[in-house]
Amino acid sequence: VSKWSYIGPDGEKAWPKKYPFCGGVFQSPIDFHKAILQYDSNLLPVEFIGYNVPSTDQFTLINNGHSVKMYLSPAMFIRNLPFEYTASQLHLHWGNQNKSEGSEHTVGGKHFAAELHIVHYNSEKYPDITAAMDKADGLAVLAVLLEIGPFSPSYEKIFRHFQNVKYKDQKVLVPGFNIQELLPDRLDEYYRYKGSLTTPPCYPSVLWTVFRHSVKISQDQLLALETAMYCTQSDDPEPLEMVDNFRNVQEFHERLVFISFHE
Ligand SMILES: NS(=O)(=O)c1c(F)c(F)c(S(=O)(=O)CCO)c(N[C@H]2CCc3ccccc32)c1F
Ligand SMILES: [Zn+2]
Repeated sequence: VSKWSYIGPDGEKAWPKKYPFCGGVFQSPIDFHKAILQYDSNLLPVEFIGYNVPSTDQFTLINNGHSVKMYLSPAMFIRNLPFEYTASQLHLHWGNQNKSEGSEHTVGGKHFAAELHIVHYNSEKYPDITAAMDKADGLAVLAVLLEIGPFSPSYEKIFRHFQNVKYKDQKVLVPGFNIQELLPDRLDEYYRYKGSLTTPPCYPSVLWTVFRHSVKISQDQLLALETAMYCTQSDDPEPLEMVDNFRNVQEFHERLVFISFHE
């Protein structure tokens, strides 16, 4: 049973004991600051194929005790990265109702309110994500930084189901929609670096693409994300709120982050 958490004796400081890669190289997330950024004119806009999923399709949204994750369709993939990567799942990281600073990546030392991750695997080289997840060129994760602003009808297509996945292992079906609606404008402007899964087993197998521009969701939507879910099962006598499910930024020495935009 994957026994790790974001707080207490099984928190991130203890992860390397059971998951050695968590104490290894190329760990994520990181802070994006001027000294490590380098412009790269070869970075192309990310291309999305099959992201506009018809409402006749359904996605499974599940509370896995660490995050709320939504399985995606294998007909969804991205191009203009070193390989073609097929979508696997999306999930979120957030803070708590008193401190809405739950993004994993930070910019100039600043947290955003939350962060969306869309996990893909290298389907050119590997048959499925299980085969890909511990390979150096196995995964590609797209990250969207979320901050407070106007209500987002697109994010609401997921958030409206949170009351049905309050507890660990609960799941609900979400009608298909255009997942590209969850992404910011300017898909040509992003940070790119080689890193890792930000949860155990922390494999250094992720090509990260963090979009430069954030997406806005309302204060109420953020509060719903920060207060709806529990890490524990519905019958657990000691309920644990699912809050602050973000890893702290990792040391980033001798490495560069490539940017597709001029400052
Ligand atoms: N921030 S992140 O993008 O690094 C990241 C997560 F933060 C996260 F929570 C998960 S998970 O599957 O919900 C729980 C831990 O495996 C995954 N899941 C990945 C890791 C292992 C695996 C296997 C199959 C499908 C997805 C994943 C993940 F890639
Ligand atoms: Zn994540």
